[in-house]
Amino acid sequence: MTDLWQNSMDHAVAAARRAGQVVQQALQDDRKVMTKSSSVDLVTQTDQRVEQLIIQSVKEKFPTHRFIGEESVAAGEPCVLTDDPTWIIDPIDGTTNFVHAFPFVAVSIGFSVNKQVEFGVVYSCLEDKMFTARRGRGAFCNGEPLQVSHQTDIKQSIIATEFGSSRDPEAVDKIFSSLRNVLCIPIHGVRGAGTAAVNMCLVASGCVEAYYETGIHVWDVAAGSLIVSEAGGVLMDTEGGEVDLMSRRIVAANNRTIAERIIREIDPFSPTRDDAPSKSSQ
Ligand SMILES: O=P(O)(O)O[C@H]1[C@H](O)[C@@H](O)[C@H](O)[C@H](O)[C@@H]1O
Ligand SMILES: [Mg+2]
Ligand SMILES: [Mg+2]
Repeated sequence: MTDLWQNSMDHAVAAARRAGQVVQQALQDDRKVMTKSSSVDLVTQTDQRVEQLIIQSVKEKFPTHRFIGEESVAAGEPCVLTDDPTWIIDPIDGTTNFVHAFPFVAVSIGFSVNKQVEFGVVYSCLEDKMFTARRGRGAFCNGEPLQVSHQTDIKQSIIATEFGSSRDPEAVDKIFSSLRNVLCIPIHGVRGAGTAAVNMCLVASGCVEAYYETGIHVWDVAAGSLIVSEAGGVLMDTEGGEVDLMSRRIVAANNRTIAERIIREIDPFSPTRDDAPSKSSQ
């Protein structure tokens, strides 16, 4: 059977690697920090430059494909997922880490057709780990197959999460009450790499049993979601049921038992959807 999207995936891997080199180089220089929706929602010229590098290279090779890119959306481009082949790009996942040289920074590229993610590429560039997944064909790190943890006992688990970039006191209260509930199950520990994409790759690698967060965007999780499911994991909404990548809520776990146990402890809330018609950048 011919593999329709293999050329695109090969291009994504090469583009992510080149982008990672630019990010690594930029860490040697002064990083001018700008802000987007709030004083803690950071962006740098490297985020913008890397996104343009990826988009331009794809346009040259696949002129009919569409894009949802974090920095393009911040600049006013629409965030709409159609049935067309669409590249969903987070040029630097972990910009706050990048600004502080905290060593977990990823380039994340998801590719969707008919609103289904066909492949995902996450390049954790400071670790030089290239995570890839192709729908139905497994997940890999630097070519080695990935498998989620087999743990079914939440009390023997490590859970990853993040505080996100909202400082709205009501949202922060929900985040803390969920975290308190999860921690006091009790679980072995809570971790967070500072990037949704890397957290999801940690689930896929079997290092943590689950990752959950509210407030993420489609570009944070499109690639990672396929990497988790192809490594044998599950994706759910924070209130249970199917995940919706535009809803800004996700639970990615090694199995349903762990996912559902965490969901019982999450105090849910609903930030403005990524595809809301009149949404300004959040
Ligand atoms: O803005 P970037 O692309 O660095 O991504 C986000 C992270 O991926 C979140 O998990 C995280 O919680 C933050 O919200 C962060 O903004
Ligand atoms: Mg991100
Ligand atoms: Mg980003």
